[in-house]
Amino acid sequence: MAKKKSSNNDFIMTIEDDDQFSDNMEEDIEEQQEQPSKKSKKKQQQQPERDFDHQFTFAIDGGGTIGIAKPWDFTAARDMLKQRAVEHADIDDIISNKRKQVKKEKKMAKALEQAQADDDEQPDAVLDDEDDDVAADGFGGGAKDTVRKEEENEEEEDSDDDTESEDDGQDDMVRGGQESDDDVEETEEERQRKEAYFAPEAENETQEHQTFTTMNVSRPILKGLSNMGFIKPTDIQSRTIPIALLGKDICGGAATGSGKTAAFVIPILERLLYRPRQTASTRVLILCPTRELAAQVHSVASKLGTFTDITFCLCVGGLSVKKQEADLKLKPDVVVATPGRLIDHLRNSMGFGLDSCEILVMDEADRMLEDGFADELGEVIKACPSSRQTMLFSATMTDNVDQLIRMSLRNPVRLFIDKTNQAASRLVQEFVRVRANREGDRSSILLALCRKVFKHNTIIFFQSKAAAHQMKILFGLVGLNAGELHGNLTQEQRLASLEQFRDGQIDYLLATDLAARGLDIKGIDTVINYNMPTQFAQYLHRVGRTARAGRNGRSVTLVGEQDRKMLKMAIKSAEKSQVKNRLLRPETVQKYRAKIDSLSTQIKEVLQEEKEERALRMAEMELKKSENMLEHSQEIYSRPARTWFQTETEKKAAQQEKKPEQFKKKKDASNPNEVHGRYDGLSRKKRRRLQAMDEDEDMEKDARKQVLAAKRHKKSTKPRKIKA
Ligand SMILES: Nc1ncnc2c1ncn2[C@@H]1O[C@H](COP(=O)(O)OP(=O)(O)OP(=O)(O)O)[C@@H](O)[C@H]1O
Repeated sequence: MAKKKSSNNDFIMTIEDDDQFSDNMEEDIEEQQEQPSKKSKKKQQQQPERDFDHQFTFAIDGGGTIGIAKPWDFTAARDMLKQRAVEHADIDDIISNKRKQVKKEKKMAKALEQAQADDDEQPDAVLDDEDDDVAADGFGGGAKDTVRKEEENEEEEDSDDDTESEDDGQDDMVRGGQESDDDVEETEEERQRKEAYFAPEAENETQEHQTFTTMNVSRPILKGLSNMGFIKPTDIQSRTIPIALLGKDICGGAATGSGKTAAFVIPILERLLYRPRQTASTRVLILCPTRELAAQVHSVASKLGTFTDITFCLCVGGLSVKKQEADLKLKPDVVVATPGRLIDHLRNSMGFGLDSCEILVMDEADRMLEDGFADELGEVIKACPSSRQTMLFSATMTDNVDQLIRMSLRNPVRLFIDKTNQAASRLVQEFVRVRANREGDRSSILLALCRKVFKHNTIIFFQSKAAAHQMKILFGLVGLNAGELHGNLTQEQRLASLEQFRDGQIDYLLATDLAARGLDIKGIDTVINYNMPTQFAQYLHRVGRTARAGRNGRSVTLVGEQDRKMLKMAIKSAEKSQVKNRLLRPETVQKYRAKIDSLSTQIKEVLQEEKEERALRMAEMELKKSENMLEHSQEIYSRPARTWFQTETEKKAAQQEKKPEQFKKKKDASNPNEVHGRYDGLSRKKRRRLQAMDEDEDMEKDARKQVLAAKRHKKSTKPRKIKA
């Protein structure tokens, strides 16, 4: 067995800078990373010593021991979930029914063939769950000659199986049209500006701390740390905590999974232990770019603060505003929020403000400084006192003075651990070449990788919500256990997917960049990039979902011709021995393409059924809403109207304004009288909501008219009083 493994290793090769993807490379698929079967995995989970992490070793990049307690959960978020109005058939039900149907058809076809006694004919492999033939068809076998022959006969690309429409570009976090990060030489002028802006280098230096005890951390927090299994501080923690305790502004950068969350949470808790307790007030605000990340940070902070009297509140979109309003009224010490919902509360929740905010933290700060968040951030900063302490953190932290000035930092201390813009040291980065004329093979490559090599604990990133969803259907139809995570799901579905993935109930999480930053899911072995992201920082965050806290991990990226620049950056920033080229045999890819082609009708049918189901659900929801409006109209209309910082249209207009001239949407010059409709420029979701509200209002008016008409009618039929 061991021998076999070592021979397979030969097929994974280190990419040299000058030999990337040479054209005559043989193609095969590597099996060395055989993952444990589900059965043995389950068995392992049942063993009492599961709490011990046998993989653990101290890493140079600051990994420590892994906590015994579950590091985080969605308890707070789940408590705030809104009631779902109407139950509906799940996409999993639709896929499962379709799968049963396909299996039945396949069985019938087989029976028919047998009846015809056509022994030589191979049955069409529509669904092949066991997939034994994949193993037999030469994964890992020497395929040099065959490949060469095949390459000579290579047919013209047929991209008809390319079901992945990557062009909707609607993702919350997917941004187009931006320049990819590049090595930009720092000018002397910029260097001098930085010198003047940041605190002197001498202030960055702190004594080396081997334990938390030497850092003046109080007992209740030490207890919280030990409860989480944190014994030794990671590098970013031992550098940050002493400086943050002094109240200085910090601009911190360290690799993904190196413990930045605790690096800012510990000094916050420590400082809060000494707060005056006469009157409650919100003293700390932690901002995160996504709801799930905020929920995670909230959970980690609450767990670290278990043995203190510090109170926490989670304020993110998608969860009940009312519950959050009630929590904010109690003036929690720490608020963890996403910017949009926080501003909503600042504007509309009576009595909530940030006047007493003493510490502002921005997790994934470089993301928050980008367009889309910048205006909201300005609004939040305006609401905080200027005397506050500000701390910014990210694995791809910028030290660009122009960007940081917007945060009104005061002489921040720059704490960058090792080289920034580098992946975790224990990450093996693999790349699979997708030739220019074979872009349509991406799905087949992915399916081959997942069926044969990466069988569990794998997160797969897609460029669009539609692509992630279509892959979910395809995975379901071939019997792969997958969940999705993107902005088209309800908050409840988003939380459920993450929990199922965390608990090993699903093997694959099909996600957009919504899950790229900050999420810390223990045990992710592999990250697959279906597409190379357009920004290098984004690549680092995605692959950073694995190889965390001193663990090993692997990323596999499908690289097209257009991604050469990004590939070069990845290779340049990594240790040579950590970069590999993964090869797949063309016949394997072809086999999976045939499989996908054979399922194209079923995929369309599932999508159609889902569409019909959604339409039905919408109709039911609207009916329910109208009933509610009629029943509770007085109460609804008596509520004070909520105000918004920016409507979706204003937000878009602001973004448009900031775009370079060539990317701006042009007005139709031939039509000077162009008039904007009420729903113009709104997202589909907003438009539907607005339309529904308008319809509700119309119905309400109609109902009122009817009541008035009935009253008038009653009055007119009353016998008139007889005058005396
Ligand atoms: N001192 C420590 N000892 C052991 N484990 C730790 C320690 N500090 C943090 N960890 C663990 O390391 C993992 C990564 O931590 P965290 O999520 O804070 O990383 P991060 O640097 O914020 O990553 P990202 O850049 O992806 O957001 C978590 O599972 C956390 O529990």
